[in-house]
Amino acid sequence: MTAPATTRRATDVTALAVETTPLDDVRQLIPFLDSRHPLVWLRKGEGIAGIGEALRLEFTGPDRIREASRVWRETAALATVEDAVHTPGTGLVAFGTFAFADDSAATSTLIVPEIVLGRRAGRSWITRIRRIDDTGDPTADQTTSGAGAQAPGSSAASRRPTTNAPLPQPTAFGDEYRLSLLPGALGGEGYKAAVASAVERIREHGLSKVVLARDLGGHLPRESDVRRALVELALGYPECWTFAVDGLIGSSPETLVRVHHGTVTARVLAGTVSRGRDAASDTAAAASLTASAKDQGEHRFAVSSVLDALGPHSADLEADDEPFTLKLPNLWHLATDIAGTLSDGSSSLDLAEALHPTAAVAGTPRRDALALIHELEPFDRGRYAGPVGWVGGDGDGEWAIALRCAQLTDDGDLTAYAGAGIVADSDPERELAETTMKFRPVVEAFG
Ligand SMILES: C=C(O[C@@H]1C=C(C(=O)O)C=C[C@H]1O)C(=O)O
Repeated sequence: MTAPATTRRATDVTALAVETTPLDDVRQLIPFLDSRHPLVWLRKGEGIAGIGEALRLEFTGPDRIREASRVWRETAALATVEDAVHTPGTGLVAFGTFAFADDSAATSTLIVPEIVLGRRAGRSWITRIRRIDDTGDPTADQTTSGAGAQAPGSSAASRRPTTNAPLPQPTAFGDEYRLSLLPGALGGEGYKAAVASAVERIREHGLSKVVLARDLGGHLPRESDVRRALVELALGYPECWTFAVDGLIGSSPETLVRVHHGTVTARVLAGTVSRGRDAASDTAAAASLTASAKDQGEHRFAVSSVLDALGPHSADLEADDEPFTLKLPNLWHLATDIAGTLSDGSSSLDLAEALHPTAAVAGTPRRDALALIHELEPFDRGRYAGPVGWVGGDGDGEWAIALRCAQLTDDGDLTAYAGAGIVADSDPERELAETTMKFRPVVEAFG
């Protein structure tokens, strides 16, 4: 595949009118979502839910994140925002998902919903967002998506959205369903062979680490309510970022980057072991992970790649010397939290661009690892392992690495991906078992 050279985007910037007002406590966001095209970002019961589409921007190619950042800055500069709540996720926001590879056939997209419902630190809110036409009138009945051209320059006074519109209502879930996910383009045996080839390549050619993934596929009947899977993910993995953006659905434990009021944070994961069957074997599993030179090595590559990428944007970046063990329902991970102050006014999208792809999902050195992924994985990763999250009008935002996820198409085809970091002493059978455990959230949510 050759990389598409250009990025598709709106030719003109769309003017948006945005208004956030407080709401009585909205305890459950998922029931408000579209059953087939949900837009959501949640952790520990807090987050944002999107309804409708006021604006969709699409990008492809090597500059997809950079272009998204640029167009988003222009869009935000032109928007008229009234925000009575002022907390992360209020005012203008776009949900986003980006393809992993420069030459992916998958589009990367920023979606501004018509309505955002949010909940954070005991406060709830609603944001209404409308496109403004070139006469300056908020187009109250305009619900179209697509990056259509809108002329800038309308007057701020005439851009006010309508505040007394009815509140969105939750809807009952559709029937329960069970979906089997079966091996896709790279089955278990194929995966082990790919891991063995990677190990050989690492030993012979000085490559340090490569992350290899495999895929599972299934079909979700048209009437299936995707919100059921989201509830399973959100309840089963409350410490993870549960997301649904443009059909990409999952629960990721890995924060690529968060920007909030001039601070930048990230959580690096690499190095994994399954949870034990009982308390004693579980404690032993965590201890073996901490003691594993292989996992610690893998982890160091991932931490260095994040420090190197964020270093130019933060003078006081700090990471703990030793990783801690992060407990998930299915796995233990080695984890390192990184924090610093932003020194150059970068947006969360700028930092996602600087970071992607980290060594946690590509490898080290990056270029060689990406070439080997291209050679050994017989599929396009799509948005798996790319940035997924949201960006606000001020550039702040939260982005996870899209892991433990599946992509749902409009036809109902569902493809899930999971990978593992391969180093010189990786064992194919164990890496296969690790990917099976990483599929668990998605397999159980849909199964
Ligand atoms: C690649 C995945 O996970 C990544 C790889 C890990 C590892 O190799 O130990 C751990 C967490 C993630 O950074 C995945 O879940 O698909």
